[in-house]
Amino acid sequence: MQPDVTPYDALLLVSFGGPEKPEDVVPFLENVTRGRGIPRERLVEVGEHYFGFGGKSPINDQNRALLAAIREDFSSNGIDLPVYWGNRNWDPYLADTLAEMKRDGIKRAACFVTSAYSSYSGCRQYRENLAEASAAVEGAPVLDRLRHYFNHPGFITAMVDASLSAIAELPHEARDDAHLIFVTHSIPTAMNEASGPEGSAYVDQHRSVAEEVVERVRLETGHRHRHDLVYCSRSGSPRTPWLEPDVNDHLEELAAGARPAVVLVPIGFISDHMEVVYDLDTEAAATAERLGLTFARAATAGIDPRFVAMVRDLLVERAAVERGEEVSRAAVGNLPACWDVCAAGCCANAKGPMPALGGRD
Ligand SMILES: CC1=C(CCC(=O)O)c2cc3nc(cc4[nH]c(cc5[nH]c(cc1n2)c(C)c5CCC(=O)O)c(CCC(=O)O)c4C)C(CCC(=O)O)=C3C
Ligand SMILES: [Fe+2]
Repeated sequence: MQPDVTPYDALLLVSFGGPEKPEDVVPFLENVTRGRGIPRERLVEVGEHYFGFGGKSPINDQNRALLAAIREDFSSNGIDLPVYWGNRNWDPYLADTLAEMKRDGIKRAACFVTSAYSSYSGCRQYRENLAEASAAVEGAPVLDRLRHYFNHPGFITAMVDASLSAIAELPHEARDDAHLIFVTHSIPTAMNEASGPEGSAYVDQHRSVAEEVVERVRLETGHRHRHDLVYCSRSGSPRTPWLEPDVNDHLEELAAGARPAVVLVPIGFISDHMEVVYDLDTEAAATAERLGLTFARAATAGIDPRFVAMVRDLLVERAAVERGEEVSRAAVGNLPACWDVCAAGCCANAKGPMPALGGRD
């Protein structure tokens, strides 16, 4: 039986965007940091990360691969729905994509955002971007943001298998005592305190994922690995507190103590973004090397077929909700499945309210 996706006539992949060539780097960084109070030195430093990779972020090719995989998955599962792509910070920009969707006669689209967790950056800011782009395109399709999916089995099982594969890359004798170091993007502590409807959703959701992955790895290997949640890519003013510890500081601490082998599990990123290829594979890998720690990095979800099928599941689930049907929402771990529509004040903007789609305010 073909899944019913009524009332949707399209899926929109909503992402961050990244530069494609060296000339794009500075304008891209200006887009990202407009009004965000990032010190100049930090921008120069991050610019160097991009230049070090030829001025090209991996993120756009990752999204092109995800688009192709979603189209393939839809067509092999009898879903005949066009899939579009629009970004917050780089071409294809959301407003251009909405204009294209309108020309194609699209009336109502479900939006899959490439951020699994609740925070201003990963939730409300995208909802503001969608509102702004819709306002700029008269007759733009109606847009529904699909729920956050950090605890969807399609994401968790991909991260469990990635962790098992990374553990298996370690020398045999180092595996059992290896630490699983779950890594995500640092955010200001104040942003975490405003995350989700009641605050701290960002940290709570990551802890839940880490715990669930550790437990599922134990069921496979028989070892409950020691683990920690750490952060990368801190930015902002040094005087503003951000979530800690930094991954490099954490490696220093482990090197001064038990010196376990370490497996970095980048649960905060759904594909190999710049933060993964630079902050983890370049910088943290160099730290581990300098400290003499045995090191492996688990893959991101990317286009793992279970992760791609999750996108379809979220679409089919939300379509049923919009038709007024009862649904069962897949979720694993200690937190329930996320809400479809954000509560008023969810992931508040520190600068004050702005129009945002998909919420009650
Ligand atoms: C929570 C979170 C996610 C995950 C959720 C999601 O996926 O959305 C994320 C994703 C990403 N962040 C990215 C890049 C950047 N983020 C920056 C700055 C910032 N990120 C923040 C948070 C997050 N960021 C914050 C609080 C800032 C400070 C400024 C502000 O308050 O907004 C800066 C400016 C320089 C710097 O400050 O480091 C850059 C260049 C890229 C593209 C990577 C690529 O090219 O592959 C991606 C996917
Ligand atoms: Fe970021």
